[in-house]
Amino acid sequence: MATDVHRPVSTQAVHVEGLTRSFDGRAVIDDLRLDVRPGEFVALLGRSGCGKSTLLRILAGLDREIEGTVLVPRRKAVAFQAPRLMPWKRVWRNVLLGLPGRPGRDVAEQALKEVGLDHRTDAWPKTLSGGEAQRASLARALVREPDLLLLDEPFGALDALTRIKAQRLVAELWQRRGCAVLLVTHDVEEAVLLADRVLVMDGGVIAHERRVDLDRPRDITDPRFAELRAELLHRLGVDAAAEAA
Ligand SMILES: Nc1ncnc2c1ncn2[C@@H]1O[C@H](COP(=O)(O)OP(=O)(O)OP(=O)(O)O)[C@@H](O)[C@H]1O
Repeated sequence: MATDVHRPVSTQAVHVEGLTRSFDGRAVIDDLRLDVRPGEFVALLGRSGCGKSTLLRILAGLDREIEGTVLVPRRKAVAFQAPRLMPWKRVWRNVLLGLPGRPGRDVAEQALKEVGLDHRTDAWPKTLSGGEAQRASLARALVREPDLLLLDEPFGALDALTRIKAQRLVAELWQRRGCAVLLVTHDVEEAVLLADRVLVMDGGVIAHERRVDLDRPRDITDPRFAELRAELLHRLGVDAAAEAA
């Protein structure tokens, strides 16, 4: 059934064509097409249950029960809403988990430094705050030196202030690393704040896409920011005026 192809591509960071994924005979993803350029930051919005996480898992190579073509770089990494740290391993060992070869502690330390968590290198996961655990999870993604970073609601469980800091961190990391990012989020503002391009998934396909041509760092008080936000909310079937009330 599957014509799953995971191999490096030079022209696109992601190339997906004719992708279909069904559960119990129901196509959640239905002949979907998607391209992401190398170094591009793409945000993926869509109603709950529309298939965003399913698509991300397929791109991560975690779900191969598919039809269609999926081309992604070999070097890819994924971070989920739950940081998924092993409680019996110290932070730095969690960062190196599953890495090929025998990378040393210094490799983990370098990544932890990049996310501002090197002071917790030897900590146990249960002693980390939610924001710290999420940064450890990001460090674990970064040590893989990904050409494609897949983020599934990574800030969803954070309080508002920690979330803003985490968003800034991801923007910084993306600019420094130059990797392509695909961010699944429920937050329209977050999408407009971070992405070069925002996609709206509906009916098993990318139903709408919008380029965000605003200078960085983005100013949420810019009227064009509000316009884009309203347009995307409308696409999601939410009335912006009612939502703001
Ligand atoms: N392993 C599975 N078995 C059966 N159905 C599944 C499985 N995984 C996902 N689904 C179904 O596929 C649909 C899409 O799920 P998915 O998690 O991709 O949605 P989502 O857009 O990420 O939702 P949310 O925004 O709520 O996280 C849902 O109806 C879900 O119940």
